[in-house]
Amino acid sequence: MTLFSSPRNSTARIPRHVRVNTLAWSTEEAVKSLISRGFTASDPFESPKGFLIDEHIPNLLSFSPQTTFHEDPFYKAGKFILQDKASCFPAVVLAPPARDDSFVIDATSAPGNKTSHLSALMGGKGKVGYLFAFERDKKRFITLTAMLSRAGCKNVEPVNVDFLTVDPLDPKYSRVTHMLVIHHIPARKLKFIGAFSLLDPSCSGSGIVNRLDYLLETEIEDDGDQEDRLKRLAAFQILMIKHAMRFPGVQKIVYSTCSVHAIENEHVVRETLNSDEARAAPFSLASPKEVLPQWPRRGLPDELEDPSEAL
Ligand SMILES: C[S@@+](CC[C@H](N)C(=O)[O-])C[C@H]1O[C@@H](n2cnc3c(N)ncnc32)[C@H](O)[C@@H]1O
Repeated sequence: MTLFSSPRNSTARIPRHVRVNTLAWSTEEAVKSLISRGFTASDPFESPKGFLIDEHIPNLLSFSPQTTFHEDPFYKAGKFILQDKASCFPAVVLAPPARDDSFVIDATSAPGNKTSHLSALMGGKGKVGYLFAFERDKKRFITLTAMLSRAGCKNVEPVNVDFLTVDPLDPKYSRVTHMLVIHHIPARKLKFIGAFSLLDPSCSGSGIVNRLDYLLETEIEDDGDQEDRLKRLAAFQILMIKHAMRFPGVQKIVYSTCSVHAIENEHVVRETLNSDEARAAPFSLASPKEVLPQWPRRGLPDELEDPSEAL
């Protein structure tokens, strides 16, 4: 029996994904508990009680789409995080080291699924790094702090601030080496010679197939012309990435979106890589060999400056 495989017909139907919060327990413990509750290690599309361990994302389980977890005791206790597979890629790609000297910025954090994922990747083995979680919206900041507390994230400092107003030369952030700039689905790693940071800014949300872990932002729900709206969002995303590139210690930036529009994805990456900020650092696009080599797709070849980057 193998637990590590994709459910059959996974392109046609989307399973319910649940990430095991390794700050609370191990995947092995979670699997044992699920089996003791009548779940079986089998294809969730064949059996409503079946579940599998995902083959690409460590500690991610897939269940039948009918399985609900909102009343589940493991979810309520923060042991399970309801998080789509697509939304798990950015933290795995950023992969900050689980060391005391690891400093990370999650530039756009609420509701905090990726923040708690990063926290688990950094601290799950008893080692801790330090993670600054920025969120500019007051209400969403409250959700973020509640979520981080339920997940037991001890190495995170949530900050209610607009990332664009944070001074890259502030000594407090001088040790940051990794950044996440988020926007969800197609996770792209930009190699910024410096620190770790995650960038997940506001996007059109056009690629969201399962709203389980996503809170829609009112700011992107306007009725304006679609093309203008996408242009505005792309301009904002470019600002965010270029700002991330100005932090002197940053070595690696992950930018991801929940959009299917090239204008918010490939075009943003292309423009930021051609910027003065990218040249000054310097930053370049990480190759598929460095980022999820087992994942076959890299963007839309026709939308890339160099179509071979898609291979
Ligand atoms: C797509 S959501 C992030 C989802 C989050 N990373 C997660 O996985 O749970 C984008 C968030 O970024 C926040 N945001 C947008 N622009 C920001 C800025 N300039 N500084 C800080 N937060 C910002 C929004 O309020 C929103 O909560």
